Amino acid sequence: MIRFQNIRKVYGTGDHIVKALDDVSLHVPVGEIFGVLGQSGAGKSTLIRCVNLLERPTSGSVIVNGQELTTLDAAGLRKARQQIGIIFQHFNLLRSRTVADNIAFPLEVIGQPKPQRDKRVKELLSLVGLSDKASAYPAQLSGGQKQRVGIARALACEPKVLLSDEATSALDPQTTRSILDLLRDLNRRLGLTVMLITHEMTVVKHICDRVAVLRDGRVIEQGLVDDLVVQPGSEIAHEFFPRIVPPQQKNGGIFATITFVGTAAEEPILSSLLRKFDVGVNILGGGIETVRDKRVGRLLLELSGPDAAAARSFLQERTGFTVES
Ligand SMILES: Nc1ncnc2c1ncn2[C@@H]1O[C@H](COP(=O)(O)OP(=O)(O)OP(=O)(O)O)[C@@H](O)[C@H]1O
Repeated sequence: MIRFQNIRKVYGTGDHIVKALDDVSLHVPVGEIFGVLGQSGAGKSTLIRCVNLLERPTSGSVIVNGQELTTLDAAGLRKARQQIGIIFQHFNLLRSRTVADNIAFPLEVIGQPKPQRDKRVKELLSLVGLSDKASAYPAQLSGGQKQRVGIARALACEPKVLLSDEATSALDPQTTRSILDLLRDLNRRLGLTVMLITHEMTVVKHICDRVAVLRDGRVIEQGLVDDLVVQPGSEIAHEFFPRIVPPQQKNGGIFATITFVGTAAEEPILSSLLRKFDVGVNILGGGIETVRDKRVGRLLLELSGPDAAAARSFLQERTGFTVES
């Protein structure tokens, strides 16, 4: 649905240039929620603004829904942008307009007649759970309600893609969760492709199917969250689970960091290990997280005794377990 090919964005000239994006290539498949995770200054805002060409890349191509955007003329780009909704960290609502009139705004811009507009606004208010707030003004709403208005407005022209520019960063954890749930719900019900930028791991953990990690304008890792979380050495896995450093002294044992996912997390794996092998198991650290609807865990074990190596091989062979030495 969205394809970035070798995108570069350079700000400034001469000695004063900043490479905000450096050879970024990524693909957001139809119907997925794709997160771009990065610290402040990594290039996230620049990247998301390149999707609808609010920011024009210095080089590279931006393809949305099969259309190369960088070669379109102004009219073509205006039309293409109707397929791309966007929501913002600070909501960007018009203070002097009611909730209903904020949502109607993009429909007015494209010249939709009032009766259709009113009907569509009603549908959108219901979609985001704000039917009782049609006549309220933004100042009378909570942050979460404001973002719901932002979402309804972004969806007014029935876009295929929704971009989210740190949409939950100004919200408390509980409201963040409800907005993320709404985005996931809209993604499923409408088949909406969502691309979001965030500096918060919780956002990735809660709703993203796929993630790209951006650092200093470069994508240093990308893939399905489910795959990355069990991949040895992955940045995402390290973000989910604090690094567990094995102690210097091995006490004659061998170390194994095991990551388990989904149903494997419910298996009583350590008791199976102790039953099957002549092995001592010392848990040196670890944690369990919920990633979307799945449980994922990571443990650093020290295995000792005559069957230590066989016990580690046993773990390695189990589906749902990844073992690092
Ligand atoms: N209009 C601009 N002119 C010059 N430099 C810019 C401009 N916009 C962004 N930059 C620079 O580009 C780099 C990436 O900025 P960008 O805002 O995309 O990062 P970010 O990851 O979104 O950061 P934040 O989370 O703090 O918004 C930074 O070094 C920034 O200073």
